[in-house]
Amino acid sequence: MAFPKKKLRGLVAATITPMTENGEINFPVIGQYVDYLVKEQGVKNIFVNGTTGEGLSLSVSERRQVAEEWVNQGRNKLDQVVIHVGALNVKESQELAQHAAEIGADGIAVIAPFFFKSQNKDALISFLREVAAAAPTLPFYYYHMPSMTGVKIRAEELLDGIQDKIPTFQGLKFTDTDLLDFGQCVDQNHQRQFALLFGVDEQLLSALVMGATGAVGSTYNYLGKKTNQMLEAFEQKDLASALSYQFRIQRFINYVIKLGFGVSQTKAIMTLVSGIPMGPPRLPLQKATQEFTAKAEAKLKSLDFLSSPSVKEGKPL
Ligand SMILES: CC(=O)N[C@H](C=O)[C@@H](O)[C@H](O)[C@H](O)CO
Ligand SMILES: CC(=O)C(=O)O
Repeated sequence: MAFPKKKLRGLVAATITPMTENGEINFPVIGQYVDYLVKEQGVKNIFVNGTTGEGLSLSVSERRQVAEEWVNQGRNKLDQVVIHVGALNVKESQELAQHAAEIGADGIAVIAPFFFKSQNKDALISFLREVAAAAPTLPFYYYHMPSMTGVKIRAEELLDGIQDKIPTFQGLKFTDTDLLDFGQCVDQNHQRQFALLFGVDEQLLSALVMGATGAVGSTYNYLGKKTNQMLEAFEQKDLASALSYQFRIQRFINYVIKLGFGVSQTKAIMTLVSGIPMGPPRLPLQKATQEFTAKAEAKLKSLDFLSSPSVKEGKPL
């Protein structure tokens, strides 16, 4: 297959894995979730089984089923479905990579192993290469998230010469606030068709200025439309409007971060905004409190971010 395939650009929602109150995966709502993203949020790319999707809290068998359901439900509706296949051991990761190729996903992403950690670039590249080789037809993305993995190898350094080792390498999901590192990923790879996707939603505008080609994040599940307006303003070179969108988004994220914000809270917010039940998180995470949800709802309302029909109808949450 010729690389690059169609370039991944724009917003990519890091999907939540919906669960029932008993903690099992709620497969039947995934079709509805796809429609919600496309129709209500204008988001047509997804990143499955990542941080937000609790990919590392699911069994391999569950990860396969979740990936398959998103690919099936997204067919002819979504542009690209990228599956996160990172794991602590290369064999599971390879199994998931191969499976992603078999079901017709559009790409795979891999996070750095975070128990035994690669001490240098070569060791990390070797791991990534073994996984990428299990899906030689799929674009490969490195998922850079030093805050969670503790692997501090700079992305700029990792990208240097990476296509010689991993011919399917297509880009990066960069979840870090180091704009020097991100900027240098852009600056040193102009002639390559990499997708350089930023992963800190509250700082996306700065990354756009730096040359990000897209963004992967949890908030695009429910603030996709607002963020798309920011992207549009940026494209039109209307920086004042873009900044005003970014500030509104920041006011919300800043508020929930102060309350305590993670996957459980993202699930609660998405349930509230979309009306689709996302359920509780997997252990060891705690459920979001009712107090959190009420406060987040009030904040969303005050920022005019809430127009979900399910909320208007007053459905129980
Ligand atoms: C740590 C984390 O989960 N980061 C997400 C993506 O990588 C982001 O989408 C954040 O959830 C978002 O930027 C809010 O802080
Ligand atoms: C936020 C993100 O990109 C993830 O959930 O993996």
